[in-house]
Amino acid sequence: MIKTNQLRKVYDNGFEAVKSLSLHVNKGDIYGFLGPNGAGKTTTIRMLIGLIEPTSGDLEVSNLNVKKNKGEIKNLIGVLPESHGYYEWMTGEEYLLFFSALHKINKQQRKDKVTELLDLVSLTAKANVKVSQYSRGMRQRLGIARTLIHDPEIIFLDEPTLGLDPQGQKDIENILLHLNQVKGVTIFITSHLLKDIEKICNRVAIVKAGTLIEEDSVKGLMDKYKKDIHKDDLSLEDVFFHLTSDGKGEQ
Ligand SMILES: Nc1ncnc2c1ncn2[C@@H]1O[C@H](COP(=O)(O)OP(=O)(O)OP(=O)(O)O)[C@@H](O)[C@H]1O
Repeated sequence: MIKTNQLRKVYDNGFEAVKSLSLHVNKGDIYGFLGPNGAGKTTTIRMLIGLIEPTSGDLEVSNLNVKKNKGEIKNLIGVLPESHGYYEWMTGEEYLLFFSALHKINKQQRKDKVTELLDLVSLTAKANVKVSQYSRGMRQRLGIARTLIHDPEIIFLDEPTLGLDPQGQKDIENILLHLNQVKGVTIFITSHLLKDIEKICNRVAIVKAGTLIEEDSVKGLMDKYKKDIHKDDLSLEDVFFHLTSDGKGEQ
C-alpha cells in the first residue's frame, strides 16, 4: 500500500532530516510510525502525501509513484496534519459540506455523506454548533471526519491525540479501529502515546535521526527484544526506549 525505497530529504539549509528510509505498509495495516522528537516523521509524511519533494529515493502510495501521480494520489488519501486550522465561524456540518464541495462530491450525496461522518465521529448532536465552540477532542474528531469525506483508501494522521484527555484519546482510538476493521481503511499514524499505539497498531516502524531502526509487527518486536530487556510484561514502550535512548536528546 505504501512503499519507500531509500527515501532521503535534505532541507535547503543542508540538514538531512530523512536518511535512506525504506518502509513497507500493507493494505489493511494500522501502521504506527514512531520516533523521538525530530526523528523525521512529519518530513516523511509530507513526502508521502506529495507536499514536499524527496531529495532522492522512490516512493509509492497505492501502487502509484508519488512524484508522477500527485493528482490521483490526492483522491486516494486523507490527511490530518499535526497542526491545522479550522474555519471557526462554520458549524461542524457546514465545515464538512464545504470540504465535500472542494472534493467535488455530487451535490445530492454531500448531505448524506456529512450525516454519515458526523455520526461516525459522534458529532451529530453538535452538527449545528460553531467550530469555535468545539473542545479540542471534538475538533480532532471533526478533522478525522474531514479526512474521510472522499472515501480515501489510506489516511495519514500526524499525532491525532496530541493534547487530548484520556477519554478524548480513547474516542479517537475507537474511531480508528472502526474505520480499519469495518471500512478497511489503511491507517498511517504517528504518536508519542506508545500505550495507545500498542493497542491499535498491528505494525510499527521506529525511526531515529532520520534512520529506520526497526519495522515489524508489534508482537514480532516484543518477541525479538524480550531476551535483551529483562522485564516481565514487556511493553512496546520498553522496546522503544531500548532502541532509541542513548542518553542524548534531539539532534
Ligand atoms: N523546513 C525545514 N528546514 C530545515 N530543517 C527542518 C525543516 N523542517 C523540519 N526540519 C528539521 O528536520 C528534523 C525532523 O523534523 P520532523 O518535523 O520531520 O520530525 P518529527 O519526527 O515529526 O518530530 P516531532 O515528533 O517533534 O513532531 C528536525 O530536526 C527539524 O528541525
